[in-house]
Amino acid sequence: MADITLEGVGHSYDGGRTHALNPMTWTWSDGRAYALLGPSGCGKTTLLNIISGLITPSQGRVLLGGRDVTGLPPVARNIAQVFQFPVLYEEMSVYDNLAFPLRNRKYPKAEVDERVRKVARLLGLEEHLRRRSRRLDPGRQQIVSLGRGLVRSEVAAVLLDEPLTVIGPALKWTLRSKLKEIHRDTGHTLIYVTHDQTEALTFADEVVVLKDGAIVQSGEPAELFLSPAHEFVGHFIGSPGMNVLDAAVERGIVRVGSALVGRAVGDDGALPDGPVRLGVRPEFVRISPFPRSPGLRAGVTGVDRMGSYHLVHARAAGGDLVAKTDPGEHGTAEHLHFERAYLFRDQIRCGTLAALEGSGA
Ligand SMILES: Nc1ncnc2c1ncn2[C@@H]1O[C@H](COP(=O)(O)OP(=O)(O)OP(=O)(O)O)[C@@H](O)[C@H]1O
Repeated sequence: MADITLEGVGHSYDGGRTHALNPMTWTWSDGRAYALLGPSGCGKTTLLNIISGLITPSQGRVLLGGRDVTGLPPVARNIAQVFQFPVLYEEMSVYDNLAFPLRNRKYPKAEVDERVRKVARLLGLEEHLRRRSRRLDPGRQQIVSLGRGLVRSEVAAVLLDEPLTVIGPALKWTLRSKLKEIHRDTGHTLIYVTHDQTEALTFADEVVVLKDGAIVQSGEPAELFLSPAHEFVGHFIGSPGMNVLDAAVERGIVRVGSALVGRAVGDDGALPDGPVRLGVRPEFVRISPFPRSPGLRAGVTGVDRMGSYHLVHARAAGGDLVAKTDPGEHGTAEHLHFERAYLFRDQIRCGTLAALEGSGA
């Protein structure tokens, strides 16, 4: 097992006119469980296939434990890959499908049996081991594919490309926690591609967010939620996503229209005057009967009752916002208080919003 390093790796499918993946330098640390999260077409599969060797990048080098493997085919990389749809020998039994990657690498018979049974137990396949794979439903066939990806102990990494797409929602939860269990047991580096934030946040030690062929942020799930470094991360992670208002910094004060909403605290020293975007997650908007800085005057326009929480819709001078509140919190209040808000320029976070001095907040 080893770190996987991408050195200036980029890829174009059209001879350099456009880039599916912008040149990037990035290390996947040995033994970590990563989710690679991003919308359709952002380059997730391209990146995964470059790591496994199915695609040779148009530029840059792929290193496995410091060894340059850029020109090597998948079979020489010792990386297992699980695809969106089942890839199985349909005429073989489930047992033989699971055993195949091990027998291929001349594992001793007893170890083959031990590993096949262990993976089968973890994935709930024990009672199907003798069945022909083509007799299984597509969901179960995909679980066998997953098992084939996870059965080897010595792989450098297991790459999973939206592996639970064909699986029903209830079983998805179970399988995700099984994957975590298997990860704890084997210590493999896992890279799990998904466009589903819940899947990414519940599975991974570290979530890597990809947009338009570039990594915009990576971190632990809580970090992406509490401290989005890019406007896109604010939108894409969280439900509903981050509220965004057009704002401006003037001599250290943040304005939305004519309202003074708070004080700008730059991430790297004082923020120069000019337009910014103010981002605040619904979870950090409080509805208040009186002004409280940082915050904004607003009127409640509607409430969605979601059971354990309410989504309160409010209209402020700079636009509409949503607050996620405890049931009963909204009342007829006319002010929004922002417990945690961020400032963005050119989509990159440049600061946070603090209370106005002398506001008493
Ligand atoms: N074989 C190919 N030939 C030409 N363009 C391709 C090819 N494969 C992918 N692309 C393009 O490269 C970009 C990235 O695609 P990729 O499949 O890597 O994204 P993705 O994030 O995995 O998307 P999805 O979630 O829809 O699978 C897209 O614009 C896609 O249309």
